[in-house]
Amino acid sequence: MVEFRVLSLQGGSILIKLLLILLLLGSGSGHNECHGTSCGRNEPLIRFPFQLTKGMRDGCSYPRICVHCTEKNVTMLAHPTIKLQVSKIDYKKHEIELRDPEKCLPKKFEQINNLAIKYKFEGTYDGSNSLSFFDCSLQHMISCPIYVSDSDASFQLNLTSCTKMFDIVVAPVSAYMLQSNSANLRWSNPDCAKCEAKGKTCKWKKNSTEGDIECFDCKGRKRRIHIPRWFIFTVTGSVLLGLVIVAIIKLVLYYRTKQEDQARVEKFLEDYRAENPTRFTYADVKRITCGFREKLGEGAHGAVFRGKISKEILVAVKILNISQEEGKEFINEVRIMGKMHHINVVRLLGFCAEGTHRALVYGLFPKGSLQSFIFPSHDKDHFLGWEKLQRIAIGIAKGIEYLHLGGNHPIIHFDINPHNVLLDDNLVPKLSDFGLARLCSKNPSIVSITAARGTLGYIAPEVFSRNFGNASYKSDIYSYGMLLLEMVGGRKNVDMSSAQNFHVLYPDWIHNLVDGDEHIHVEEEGDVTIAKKLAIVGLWCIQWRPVNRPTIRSVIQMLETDEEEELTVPPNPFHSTTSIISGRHTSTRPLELEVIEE
Ligand SMILES: Nc1ncnc2c1ncn2[C@@H]1O[C@H](COP(=O)(O)OP(=O)(O)OP(=O)(O)O)[C@@H](O)[C@H]1O
Repeated sequence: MVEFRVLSLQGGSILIKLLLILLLLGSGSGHNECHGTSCGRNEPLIRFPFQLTKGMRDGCSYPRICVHCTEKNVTMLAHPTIKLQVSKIDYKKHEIELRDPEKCLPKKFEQINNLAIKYKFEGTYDGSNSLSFFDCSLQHMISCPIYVSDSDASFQLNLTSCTKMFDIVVAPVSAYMLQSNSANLRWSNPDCAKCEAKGKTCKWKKNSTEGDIECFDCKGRKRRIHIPRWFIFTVTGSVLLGLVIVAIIKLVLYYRTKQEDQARVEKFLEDYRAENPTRFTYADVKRITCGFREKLGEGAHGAVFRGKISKEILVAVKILNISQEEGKEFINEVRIMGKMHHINVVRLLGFCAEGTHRALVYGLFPKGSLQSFIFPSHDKDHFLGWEKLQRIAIGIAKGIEYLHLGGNHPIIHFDINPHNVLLDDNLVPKLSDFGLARLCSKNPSIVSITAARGTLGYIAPEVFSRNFGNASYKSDIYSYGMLLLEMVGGRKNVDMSSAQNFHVLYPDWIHNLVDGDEHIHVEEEGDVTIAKKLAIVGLWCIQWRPVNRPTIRSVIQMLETDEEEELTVPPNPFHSTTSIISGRHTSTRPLELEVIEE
C-alpha cells in the first residue's frame, strides 16, 4: 500500500509538472521579447519599443509606447483619454499608422498632436503642414462633421455650408491623412540601431524607470509554441479533475482494503484464541504474501512465501502443489493439524481451500531450518556447540513424541529431516510439515521429488520397500536417528551422485567415536560425552528392524540421561545380515539399497 501511494504521488507530480509546462507554454502567448506578439491574426506585431499592457491605463511613459488589445482583438494605444487604433507598425521605418475607430480623425487632431508631443513623434509628410479646420455639422448625412484643408489646397472640399474653426501652422500630419482616417507618425527614440547592427534585438533594462535599453540575443532561443488559453485551461481542468477522481477512488480502495485487513486480523485473533486455524480466501493469501513477492524456499509439497497478516503477525505461506477437487477431506485433515499445539511443533495458523488452490499458513521463523545450522564441529565459526545441539536433539524428539502420542489424532511424520526442523530466535526446534504425508498422499510425485531434494537418506527402509516390514511410528525413529547422526557428523548421509542407486554412507568414524578412539573437536569436558550419546542414540534409531529401534520416549530418556555408561552401543546395522527380514540383501559396506517396486 505504501509503495502504491508513493507511485501515485510520483504519477501526480509528473502530471503537475506537465501542467506547469503547459502553463509556461501558455504564458509564452503573452509579450515575447524575442519574437513579439499580436492582438489578433491581422493585427500588427507588437515588439520593442511597443509594450503590451492589460488595459487602457497609461501604464508606461516615454519612450515606451504602450498598446493594448480590445475584446474584439483590435490593437489600441494604451492611453486613458486618447482612443486611437494602431493599424500598422513598420519597425524598419519606425512608423506607426493610427486610425480613429469612430472614423473621424480630424475631430481627434488635438489628441494626435498631444500624442506627438508626448512621444516626440515626427510627421511623415514632407509638404506644408499648415491646416485649416472647418465645422460642417450643418451638412446633413455626414458622419464626420469636421473638415480639414491644407495650405497646398491639395485636398479640396466643398465648404459652402461650413464655418471655419481655426488654423494650425505646423501639424505632424497632413490634411489628406486626417480626411482619409489614417495618420502616420515616426518615432526616433528609442533607437535600436546599435543592437540591430550586432544582430541583436533590444529590450528594456530591468528596474530602469528612465526607459534605458539593452541589447538582447535571441539567437538559439527557440520560438515558443503558441497555445491558446482556452486549451490550457481545458486540459488543466480535465487533468485536475482526473487527479481528484483518481485520488478519491484510491482513497476509497485504501480504506476498504484497510477495513478488510482489520476484519482479517480480528478473525485471525479470534481463531487463534480458540486454537483453530483461520480459513483464508485465495485473495487473502495473495494479499498476505503481497502477491507472492518473497519466496523462502521450495519443498516437495510446494513453495513457501513470506507473508504478513498484520504488522506484528508474520507468517510463512506454503502453497501446496496438490489439486484436489474435494476440499472437505483437506479441511478435515487441516483442522486436525490445527489442533496440534506444542513448543516443538510449528503451529498451523491458517489454511486456504478455494477451488483448486490449497495453502497452509504457519508462523514465520526467520532463522530458517536446522539444515543451515548443521556444520562439522571443527568449523568453529558456524558450529553451534554440543550443548545446544543436544538441546535441539531433545526438542525434536519431544516434538515427535507429541505427534506420536500427544494428541487425539496421532500423526506419523514420515519426512523428518533437517529441512523440516525450523528454529526460533532462541534456537528452539519446531517440527514442520507434519500431516503433509497424509494430506498429499494422493500425489504420486512426492517420493521422486523427495529423492531429488536429498532427504532420501532419512527414509526408513520399510517406507521405501515392504520387504523390510511395515511403515509405522518406528519409521520416524529411523529418520530421527539419521538426523542425529548428521548433527554429530555435520555431513550428508546419502550419496546422491547416482540417480538410480544411492549409497547410505555409514560413517566409520561414528563407530570409532563410540568406541572411544575418534578425536572430535571439544571445547569442554562434557562435549565428548554429548557427542557419543547423540551418536549411540542415533545408531539405536537406525536399526534395520523397526522392532530393534527404541520408542521415542526411550530416545528422550537416553538423551536426557547423564550416565554415559548406561548406554550400550548397538550392533552396526550395516554389518548385520540377519536383521534384514527378506534376506534378499547381503551386507556390503557401504550398504547399497535397491529400490524395489511395490
Ligand atoms: N514457517 C517457516 N518460517 C520460515 N521459513 C520457512 C518456514 N517454513 C518453511 N520455510 C523455509 O522454506 C523452505 C521450504 O520449506 P518446505 O517445508 O516446503 O520444504 P522442505 O522442508 O525444505 O522440503 P520437503 O518439503 O521436501 O521436506 C525451507 O527450507 C525453510 O527454510
